[in-house]
Amino acid sequence: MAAFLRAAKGLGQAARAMGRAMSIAAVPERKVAILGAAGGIGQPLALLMKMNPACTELALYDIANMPGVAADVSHVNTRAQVKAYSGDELKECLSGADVVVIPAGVPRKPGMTRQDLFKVNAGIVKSLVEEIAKTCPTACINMISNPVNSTVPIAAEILKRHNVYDKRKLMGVTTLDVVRAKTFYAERMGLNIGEVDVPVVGGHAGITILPLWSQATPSSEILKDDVEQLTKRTQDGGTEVVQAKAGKGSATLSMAYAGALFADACLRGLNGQKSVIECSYVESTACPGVDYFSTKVRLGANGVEEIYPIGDINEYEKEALDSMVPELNASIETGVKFAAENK
Ligand SMILES: NC(=O)C1=CN([C@@H]2O[C@H](COP(=O)(O)OP(=O)(O)OC[C@H]3O[C@@H](n4cnc5c(N)ncnc54)[C@H](O)[C@@H]3O)[C@@H](O)[C@H]2O)C=CC1
Ligand SMILES: O=C([O-])CC(=O)C(=O)O
Repeated sequence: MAAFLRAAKGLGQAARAMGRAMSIAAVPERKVAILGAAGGIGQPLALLMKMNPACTELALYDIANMPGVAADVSHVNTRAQVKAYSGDELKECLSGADVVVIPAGVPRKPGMTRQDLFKVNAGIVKSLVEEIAKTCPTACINMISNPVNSTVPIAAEILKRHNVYDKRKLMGVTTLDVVRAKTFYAERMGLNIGEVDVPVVGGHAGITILPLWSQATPSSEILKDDVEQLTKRTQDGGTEVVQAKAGKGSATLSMAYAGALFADACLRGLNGQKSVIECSYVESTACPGVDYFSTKVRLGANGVEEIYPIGDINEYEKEALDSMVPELNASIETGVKFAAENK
């Protein structure tokens, strides 16, 4: 992110800084589509992607308020060409997309769980992925819409039905959990936040979010109380924001940051950069008995090129892992069942 924010000061400037031999044409053309782009997440995410020099075409789709937001973002003097799409223009928006980011759908209000969003968001995700399957089946899909634990399996079932499912291209965005874990860990331990890494495994809801403090770097002695407190705060990070916003939605700015980080990682992988590693919720065998699971993955020219195992974990983490499995499986099953019953 820091790299692309710096570079976003102007591609011309960046190209000059890299020497005259390096021309803008050396950056491959990449189209990013954002579905739900006029929403709380969609707007700042659109701005961040407009600032990313790896994005050359930014296609913004929403069912409401799209022209104004797109006109606004389009005035930012960076390379990406911005186009607005609404209503029946989804196909045009998706045509030729390399990365499709989906933050379309309703957010939580206080007292709701992410699973309570299923009824509305499952149908929205289904209709959007149906069009992706027809129009840009090889694009990397970054699923943000909640409940991610179910919307990713829904998307997979729809893509399978269209015979275009490639498990390397479908990714649930769990980056915000990692962003939060890093922030809370650095704060608590007094570490330099820029140097901190904390893998977060599992899914993206409550106890299915499992930060692995035993693998955090730089390593630090964490007292038992801290482990429980930091784990709970990371698991409840979304709820903390929902309560603070008191009925006005859920995390949007930190999510846009996290979504931009993950989309940027996908673009860097597609563009051939080596060792692009992020956590993501994907079809996986990392946790036996669970079909979709988030661990660190390596992103490359074909999307998810490698899924890393959970790795060594301590007793506390093993117990937490065991206790998340039934909830994660129930959410996956709900998504698969919805797709089967809604053809
Ligand atoms: N994966 C994660 O870590 C996170 C996920 N979320 C989820 O992201 C989703 C969006 O959140 P916000 O942006 O805050 O909500 P929002 O309500 O502010 O924006 C959603 C946007 O989606 C649009 N939309 C609805 N149906 C659509 C359709 N069929 N096609 C295109 N656009 C459509 C709406 O018009 C609206 O502009 C929610 O489901 C929320 O729970 C939120 C934060 C973190
Ligand atoms: O909590 C929510 O509803 C939104 C979300 O997924 C998060 O902030 O992690």
